[in-house]
Amino acid sequence: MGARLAPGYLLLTTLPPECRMILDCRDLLRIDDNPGLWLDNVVPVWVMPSAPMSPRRQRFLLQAVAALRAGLRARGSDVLIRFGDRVEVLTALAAELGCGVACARPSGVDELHQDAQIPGLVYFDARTLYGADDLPFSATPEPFTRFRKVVEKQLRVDAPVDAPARLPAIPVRLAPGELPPLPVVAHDPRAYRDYRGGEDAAQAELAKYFSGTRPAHYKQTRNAMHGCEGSTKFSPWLAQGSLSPRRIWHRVTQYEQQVTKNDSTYWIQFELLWREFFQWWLPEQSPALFGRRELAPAPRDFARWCAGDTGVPMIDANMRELNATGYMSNRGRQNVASFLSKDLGVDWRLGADYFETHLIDYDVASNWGNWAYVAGTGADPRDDRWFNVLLQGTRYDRRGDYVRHWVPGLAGIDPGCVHWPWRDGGPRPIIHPPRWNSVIDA
Ligand SMILES: Cc1cc2nc3c(=O)[nH]c(=O)nc-3n(C[C@H](O)[C@H](O)[C@H](O)COP(=O)(O)OP(=O)(O)OC[C@H]3O[C@@H](n4cnc5c(N)ncnc54)[C@H](O)[C@@H]3O)c2cc1C
Repeated sequence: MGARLAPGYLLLTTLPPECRMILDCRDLLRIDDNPGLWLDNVVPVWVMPSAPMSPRRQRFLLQAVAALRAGLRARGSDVLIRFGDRVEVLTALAAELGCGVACARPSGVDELHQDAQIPGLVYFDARTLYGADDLPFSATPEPFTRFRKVVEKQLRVDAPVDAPARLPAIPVRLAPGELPPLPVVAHDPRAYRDYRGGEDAAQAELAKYFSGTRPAHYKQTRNAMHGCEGSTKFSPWLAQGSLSPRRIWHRVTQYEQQVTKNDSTYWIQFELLWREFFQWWLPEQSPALFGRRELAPAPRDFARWCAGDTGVPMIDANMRELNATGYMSNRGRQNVASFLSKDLGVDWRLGADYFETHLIDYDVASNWGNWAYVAGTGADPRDDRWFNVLLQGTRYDRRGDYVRHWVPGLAGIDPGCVHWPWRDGGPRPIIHPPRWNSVIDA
């Protein structure tokens, strides 16, 4: 405000413009650690995505937008809800308000292409631990271990930025827009827990996790499939951007300073680095990764894999959990992905696509990067990675509690055969690789 005014006069040019920046809230549904909200006179906007998603995933997402709206309204702002083609919506709004568009840097190729069509769009980094300008390389080092060693040695994770206490009001002539009704989703009694989308739920989750002893045992428990206490279960909120990876990182460090520091607390940050790796790696690799081939029509085996009807308990239990809850453990994901691509020989992209529709923690980089990795076309230094799903069952579900929970037909099967029930009169699986025999006969 440079001009000196006589009392009672208002010089219009000294008033701030009604909007300096539109903040596109795609995949950034939070107020905490959101640098976009610190921009001058920001107008937050959320455009409903058009990608196919299960009602459960959509419900989880809409809950987060509703929570964001409540949080912004409590601070004097709002989020405009819009429908239609994202590029057209944002371009038209920017032209109407005469301002630019900012959003958190995405890691998906489609998103980057889309953004390139929005005039003047600028990025900031809020979905990753590091900022693009801080990375000490121009191409992401491969494999993951090389990446990890470089960033652990050369970079620090910035402290998260606090939530602003007040925000400027949205120009009154802009209609806020209403959210669609939440899809009704039946609660499956087998689900280990319910997930509610949004920042308030995410913060409650964070506080609960670090108030107990789970972080100190993470490394020993993280591979559990049965129950929901093994790993952090932060991924659903991380994926929708209602929880900041930098916030988690610093919460781990605080736990290390105040409670205990051990290989488990290190391993939580180690896993966040896996996420980080894929966020930077995927956009560089995508054209080659997705290939030029058209997807072949899905074979019948694929439908049985989706339904959890392969006759292999380790696969069926995990797929049924995914279908009933929108979540599956990392151990489960590795096994079902290996089984589909390596045992059934189905194009891995069909599986990745199925996950995209159903996972409530769907994240473009983590999903497509991990699928490519397990299928053997990604950033894996080994070219012979194959999961013996029977062996994995005996290792990570020794007593069969997990498979019995999701596959009721196993109740009467001899406990020694719970991972290969066909040896105890159960139906034969859709495939039987010879290498399984060494596990069954061991
Ligand atoms: C085929 C396949 C598909 C996957 N698809 C997704 C996906 O769409 N979205 C997603 O968030 N994760 C995905 N993952 C990674 C991993 O399975 C999940 O992040 C993890 O199971 C989430 O549970 P959690 O939060 O309890 O993880 P924790 O074990 O508690 O880990 C803490 C955090 O570290 C990150 N992380 C852990 N493992 C990985 C990994 N392998 N790759 C990337 N980040 C990781 C996640 O952000 C996670 O929330 C996939 C893995 C595979 C094998």
